[in-house]
Amino acid sequence: MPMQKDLEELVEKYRPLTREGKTAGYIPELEGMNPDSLGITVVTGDGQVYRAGDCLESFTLQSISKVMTLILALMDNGKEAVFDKVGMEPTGDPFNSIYKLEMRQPGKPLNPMINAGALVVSSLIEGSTMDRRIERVLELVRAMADNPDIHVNEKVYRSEKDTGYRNRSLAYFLKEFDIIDDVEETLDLYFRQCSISVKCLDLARMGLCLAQSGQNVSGEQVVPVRLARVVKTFMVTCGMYNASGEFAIKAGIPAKSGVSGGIMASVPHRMGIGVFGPALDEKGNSIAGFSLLADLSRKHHLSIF
Ligand SMILES: NC(=O)CC[C@H](N)C(=O)O
Repeated sequence: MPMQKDLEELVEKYRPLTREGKTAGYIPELEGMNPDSLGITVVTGDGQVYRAGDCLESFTLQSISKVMTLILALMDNGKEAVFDKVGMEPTGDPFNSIYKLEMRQPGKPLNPMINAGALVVSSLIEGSTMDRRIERVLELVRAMADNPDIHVNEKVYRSEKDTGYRNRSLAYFLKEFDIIDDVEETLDLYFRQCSISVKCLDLARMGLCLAQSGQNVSGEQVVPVRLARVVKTFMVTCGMYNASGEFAIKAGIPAKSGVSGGIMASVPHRMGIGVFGPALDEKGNSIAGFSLLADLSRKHHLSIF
Protein backbone atom coordinates (compact mmCIF):
# COMPACT_ATOMS: atom_id res chain seq x y z
CA MET A 1 0.00 0.00 0.00
CA PRO A 2 1.52 3.34 -0.97
CA MET A 3 2.24 5.27 2.23
CA GLN A 4 2.27 8.74 0.67
CA LYS A 5 -1.16 8.39 -0.88
CA ASP A 6 -2.60 6.88 2.28
CA LEU A 7 -1.33 9.71 4.46
CA GLU A 8 -2.88 12.32 2.17
CA GLU A 9 -6.21 10.50 2.17
CA LEU A 10 -6.19 10.00 5.92
CA VAL A 11 -5.50 13.68 6.63
CA GLU A 12 -8.44 14.66 4.43
CA LYS A 13 -10.63 11.99 6.01
CA TYR A 14 -9.92 13.05 9.60
CA ARG A 15 -9.62 16.83 9.21
CA PRO A 16 -13.38 17.34 9.75
CA LEU A 17 -13.01 15.59 13.12
CA THR A 18 -10.86 18.50 14.36
CA ARG A 19 -14.10 20.51 14.67
CA GLU A 20 -15.25 18.21 17.45
CA GLY A 21 -12.22 19.02 19.60
CA LYS A 22 -10.82 22.08 21.38
CA THR A 23 -7.33 23.51 21.84
CA ALA A 24 -5.90 23.36 25.39
CA GLY A 25 -7.77 26.24 27.03
CA TYR A 26 -5.86 26.24 30.31
CA ILE A 27 -2.59 27.41 28.74
CA PRO A 28 -3.32 30.77 27.05
CA GLU A 29 -0.60 30.41 24.38
CA LEU A 30 -1.93 26.98 23.35
CA GLU A 31 -5.56 28.06 23.30
CA GLY A 32 -4.72 30.39 20.39
CA MET A 33 -3.47 27.61 18.06
CA ASN A 34 -5.37 26.96 14.84
CA PRO A 35 -7.77 24.10 15.72
CA ASP A 36 -8.18 23.00 12.07
CA SER A 37 -4.51 22.03 11.68
CA LEU A 38 -3.70 18.40 11.06
CA GLY A 39 -0.40 17.03 9.81
CA ILE A 40 1.68 13.88 9.84
CA THR A 41 5.24 12.85 9.02
CA VAL A 42 6.48 9.27 8.81
CA VAL A 43 10.18 8.37 8.76
CA THR A 44 11.06 4.74 8.06
CA GLY A 45 14.12 2.80 9.13
CA ASP A 46 15.37 2.72 5.54
CA GLY A 47 15.34 6.51 5.35
CA GLN A 48 12.07 7.25 3.53
CA VAL A 49 10.16 10.37 4.62
CA TYR A 50 6.44 10.79 3.93
CA ARG A 51 4.45 13.90 4.85
CA ALA A 52 0.89 15.13 4.56
CA GLY A 53 -1.20 18.05 5.77
CA ASP A 54 0.10 20.81 8.05
CA CYS A 55 3.26 19.00 8.98
CA LEU A 56 5.53 22.06 8.72
CA GLU A 57 3.93 23.92 11.65
CA SER A 58 5.88 24.29 14.90
CA PHE A 59 4.36 23.28 18.22
CA THR A 60 5.61 22.48 21.72
CA LEU A 61 6.39 19.04 23.11
CA GLN A 62 4.27 19.40 26.27
CA SER A 63 3.82 15.92 27.78
CA ILE A 64 5.90 14.27 25.07
CA SER A 65 8.91 15.75 26.91
CA LYS A 66 8.14 13.33 29.77
CA VAL A 67 9.72 10.56 27.69
CA MET A 68 13.01 12.43 27.27
CA THR A 69 13.25 13.57 30.88
CA LEU A 70 12.60 10.02 32.05
CA ILE A 71 15.48 8.79 29.89
CA LEU A 72 17.79 11.46 31.35
CA ALA A 73 16.72 10.85 34.95
CA LEU A 74 17.35 7.12 34.49
CA MET A 75 20.75 7.81 32.95
CA ASP A 76 21.62 10.14 35.85
CA ASN A 77 20.30 8.11 38.76
CA GLY A 78 19.67 4.51 37.69
CA LYS A 79 16.38 2.61 37.78
CA GLU A 80 16.33 1.88 41.48
CA ALA A 81 16.60 5.51 42.61
CA VAL A 82 14.03 6.75 40.07
CA PHE A 83 11.43 4.05 40.72
CA ASP A 84 11.85 4.50 44.44
CA LYS A 85 10.15 7.88 43.96
CA VAL A 86 7.75 7.23 41.09
CA GLY A 87 5.79 4.08 40.23
CA MET A 88 5.25 2.04 37.06
CA GLU A 89 1.47 1.64 36.96
CA PRO A 90 -1.22 3.37 34.86
CA THR A 91 -3.65 5.52 36.84
CA GLY A 92 -6.89 5.61 34.87
CA ASP A 93 -7.13 9.26 35.99
CA PRO A 94 -6.61 12.44 33.96
CA PHE A 95 -2.94 13.41 33.45
CA ASN A 96 -3.12 16.36 35.83
CA SER A 97 -5.17 14.68 38.56
CA ILE A 98 -4.31 15.39 42.18
CA TYR A 99 -6.72 12.79 43.52
CA LYS A 100 -4.39 9.85 44.16
CA LEU A 101 -1.72 12.13 45.64
CA GLU A 102 -4.20 13.55 48.10
CA MET A 103 -5.47 10.09 49.01
CA ARG A 104 -1.83 9.00 49.36
CA GLN A 105 -2.50 5.99 47.12
CA PRO A 106 0.28 4.88 47.26
CA GLY A 107 1.97 8.09 48.46
CA LYS A 108 4.18 8.52 45.43
CA PRO A 109 3.03 9.31 41.88
CA LEU A 110 1.89 6.19 40.07
CA ASN A 111 3.96 6.66 36.92
CA PRO A 112 6.32 9.12 35.17
CA MET A 113 3.87 9.99 32.35
CA ILE A 114 1.35 11.85 34.55
CA ASN A 115 2.19 15.39 35.64
CA ALA A 116 2.91 14.48 39.28
CA GLY A 117 5.30 11.72 38.21
CA ALA A 118 6.95 13.91 35.60
CA LEU A 119 7.61 16.62 38.20
CA VAL A 120 9.43 14.05 40.32
CA VAL A 121 11.42 12.95 37.26
CA SER A 122 12.37 16.56 36.42
CA SER A 123 13.58 17.09 39.99
CA LEU A 124 16.03 14.21 39.43
CA ILE A 125 17.75 15.69 36.35
CA GLU A 126 21.29 16.69 37.14
CA GLY A 127 23.07 19.95 36.35
CA SER A 128 24.71 22.70 38.40
CA THR A 129 22.33 25.45 37.18
CA MET A 130 18.84 25.65 35.69
CA ASP A 131 20.37 26.63 32.34
CA ARG A 132 22.56 23.55 32.40
CA ARG A 133 19.66 21.27 33.30
CA ILE A 134 17.36 22.46 30.50
CA GLU A 135 20.34 22.43 28.13
CA ARG A 136 20.83 18.74 28.93
CA VAL A 137 17.17 18.02 28.10
CA LEU A 138 17.55 19.98 24.85
CA GLU A 139 20.75 18.10 23.98
CA LEU A 140 18.93 14.78 24.28
CA VAL A 141 15.93 15.99 22.23
CA ARG A 142 18.29 17.35 19.55
CA ALA A 143 20.29 14.12 19.48
CA MET A 144 17.18 11.93 19.21
CA ALA A 145 15.73 14.13 16.44
CA ASP A 146 19.17 14.69 14.88
CA ASN A 147 18.30 18.38 14.66
CA PRO A 148 20.57 20.95 16.37
CA ASP A 149 18.04 23.76 15.85
CA ILE A 150 15.55 22.78 18.55
CA HIS A 151 14.88 25.46 21.23
CA VAL A 152 12.46 26.47 23.97
CA ASN A 153 9.50 28.60 22.90
CA GLU A 154 9.79 31.40 25.49
CA LYS A 155 6.22 32.63 25.00
CA VAL A 156 4.70 29.24 25.76
CA TYR A 157 7.06 28.83 28.72
CA ARG A 158 6.00 32.21 30.18
CA SER A 159 2.36 31.47 29.53
CA GLU A 160 2.49 28.19 31.40
CA LYS A 161 4.68 29.52 34.20
CA ASP A 162 2.18 32.35 34.78
CA THR A 163 -0.86 30.06 34.85
CA GLY A 164 0.29 26.58 35.92
CA TYR A 165 -1.77 26.52 39.12
CA ARG A 166 -2.55 22.81 39.07
CA ASN A 167 1.07 21.86 38.49
CA ARG A 168 2.08 24.17 41.32
CA SER A 169 -0.41 22.40 43.62
CA LEU A 170 0.94 19.00 42.59
CA ALA A 171 4.49 20.14 43.28
CA TYR A 172 3.60 21.41 46.77
CA PHE A 173 1.86 18.11 47.59
CA LEU A 174 5.04 16.30 46.53
CA LYS A 175 7.13 18.63 48.66
CA GLU A 176 4.95 17.91 51.69
CA PHE A 177 5.66 14.19 51.27
CA ASP A 178 9.40 14.91 50.78
CA ILE A 179 9.31 13.44 47.27
CA ILE A 180 10.72 16.62 45.74
CA ASP A 181 12.83 19.30 47.32
CA ASP A 182 12.92 22.60 45.43
CA VAL A 183 9.38 23.29 44.21
CA GLU A 184 9.91 26.43 42.13
CA GLU A 185 13.05 25.14 40.46
CA THR A 186 11.39 21.83 39.60
CA LEU A 187 8.38 23.64 38.15
CA ASP A 188 10.63 25.93 36.16
CA LEU A 189 12.45 23.02 34.53
CA TYR A 190 9.15 21.24 33.89
CA PHE A 191 7.56 24.28 32.22
CA ARG A 192 10.66 24.76 30.05
CA GLN A 193 10.82 21.13 28.92
CA CYS A 194 7.11 21.28 28.00
CA SER A 195 7.83 24.39 25.89
CA ILE A 196 10.47 22.84 23.62
CA SER A 197 9.39 23.63 20.07
CA VAL A 198 9.40 20.95 17.36
CA LYS A 199 7.80 19.93 14.05
CA CYS A 200 6.25 16.63 12.97
CA LEU A 201 9.57 15.57 11.40
CA ASP A 202 11.32 15.92 14.77
CA LEU A 203 8.68 13.78 16.48
CA ALA A 204 8.90 11.17 13.73
CA ARG A 205 12.68 11.01 14.01
CA MET A 206 12.53 10.74 17.80
CA GLY A 207 9.94 7.98 17.45
CA LEU A 208 12.23 6.23 14.98
CA CYS A 209 15.17 6.58 17.38
CA LEU A 210 13.20 4.66 20.02
CA ALA A 211 11.97 2.20 17.36
CA GLN A 212 15.63 1.50 16.51
CA SER A 213 16.44 0.81 20.18
CA GLY A 214 18.03 4.23 20.73
CA GLN A 215 19.82 4.81 17.42
CA ASN A 216 19.01 8.10 15.69
CA VAL A 217 18.70 8.58 11.92
CA SER A 218 22.48 9.03 11.62
CA GLY A 219 23.06 5.67 13.30
CA GLU A 220 24.34 7.17 16.57
CA GLN A 221 23.39 5.37 19.78
CA VAL A 222 21.95 8.34 21.69
CA VAL A 223 19.69 6.42 24.11
CA PRO A 224 20.88 3.23 25.85
CA VAL A 225 19.09 0.16 24.45
CA ARG A 226 17.59 -0.85 27.80
CA LEU A 227 16.16 2.63 28.41
CA ALA A 228 14.58 2.77 24.94
CA ARG A 229 12.76 -0.41 25.94
CA VAL A 230 11.64 1.02 29.30
CA VAL A 231 10.19 4.23 27.82
CA LYS A 232 8.46 2.43 24.93
CA THR A 233 6.76 0.23 27.51
CA PHE A 234 5.55 3.30 29.43
CA MET A 235 4.33 4.75 26.12
CA VAL A 236 2.12 1.66 25.64
CA THR A 237 0.75 1.56 29.19
CA CYS A 238 0.52 5.31 29.98
CA GLY A 239 1.48 7.33 26.88
CA MET A 240 -2.00 8.43 25.82
CA TYR A 241 -3.13 9.37 29.35
CA ASN A 242 -6.28 7.57 30.48
CA ALA A 243 -7.00 6.53 26.88
CA SER A 244 -3.87 4.36 26.71
CA GLY A 245 -5.84 1.10 26.86
CA GLU A 246 -8.18 2.17 24.07
CA PHE A 247 -5.25 3.34 21.95
CA ALA A 248 -3.41 0.05 22.54
CA ILE A 249 -6.43 -1.82 21.22
CA LYS A 250 -7.18 0.50 18.29
CA ALA A 251 -3.62 1.34 17.16
CA GLY A 252 -1.28 -0.89 19.17
CA ILE A 253 1.68 1.44 18.75
CA PRO A 254 3.87 2.83 21.57
CA ALA A 255 2.99 6.55 21.52
CA LYS A 256 3.12 9.68 23.66
CA SER A 257 0.82 12.65 23.28
CA GLY A 258 0.94 16.24 24.49
CA VAL A 259 -1.71 18.93 24.97
CA SER A 260 -0.29 20.97 22.11
CA GLY A 261 -1.79 18.23 19.90
CA GLY A 262 1.44 16.40 19.13
CA ILE A 263 1.78 12.62 19.16
CA MET A 264 5.12 10.83 18.86
CA ALA A 265 4.68 7.20 17.81
CA SER A 266 7.29 4.48 17.54
CA VAL A 267 6.74 1.31 15.54
CA PRO A 268 9.54 -1.04 16.67
CA HIS A 269 12.14 -1.77 13.97
CA ARG A 270 10.02 -0.07 11.31
CA MET A 271 9.22 3.64 11.61
CA GLY A 272 8.68 6.77 13.67
CA ILE A 273 5.55 8.87 13.25
CA GLY A 274 4.93 12.50 14.21
CA VAL A 275 1.37 13.82 14.27
CA PHE A 276 0.12 17.33 14.98
CA GLY A 277 -3.53 18.27 15.49
CA PRO A 278 -4.13 20.78 18.30
CA ALA A 279 -7.89 20.19 18.64
CA LEU A 280 -8.08 17.80 21.61
CA ASP A 281 -10.65 15.31 22.87
CA GLU A 282 -11.86 15.43 26.47
CA LYS A 283 -8.88 13.38 27.68
CA GLY A 284 -6.33 15.75 26.13
CA ASN A 285 -5.30 13.72 23.07
CA SER A 286 -5.36 15.14 19.55
CA ILE A 287 -8.87 14.15 18.50
CA ALA A 288 -8.09 13.71 14.81
CA GLY A 289 -4.54 12.48 15.43
CA PHE A 290 -5.80 9.59 17.57
CA SER A 291 -8.20 8.29 14.91
CA LEU A 292 -5.78 8.93 12.08
CA LEU A 293 -3.08 6.83 13.76
CA ALA A 294 -5.53 4.03 14.52
CA ASP A 295 -6.62 3.95 10.88
CA LEU A 296 -3.03 4.08 9.60
CA SER A 297 -2.12 1.23 11.93
CA ARG A 298 -4.96 -0.94 10.58
CA LYS A 299 -4.07 -0.20 6.98
CA HIS A 300 -0.34 -0.85 7.36
CA HIS A 301 -0.47 -3.55 10.06
CA LEU A 302 1.54 -1.53 12.56
CA SER A 303 0.13 -2.98 15.80
CA ILE A 304 2.81 -4.60 17.93
CA PHE A 305 0.27 -7.04 19.37
N1 LIG B 1 -0.67 16.56 28.94
C1 LIG B 1 0.20 17.50 28.73
O1 LIG B 1 0.72 17.69 27.64
C2 LIG B 1 0.43 18.36 29.91
C3 LIG B 1 1.59 19.29 29.76
C4 LIG B 1 1.28 20.65 30.28
N2 LIG B 1 2.46 21.46 30.16
C5 LIG B 1 0.81 20.59 31.71
O2 LIG B 1 1.59 20.45 32.56
O3 LIG B 1 -0.35 20.66 32.00
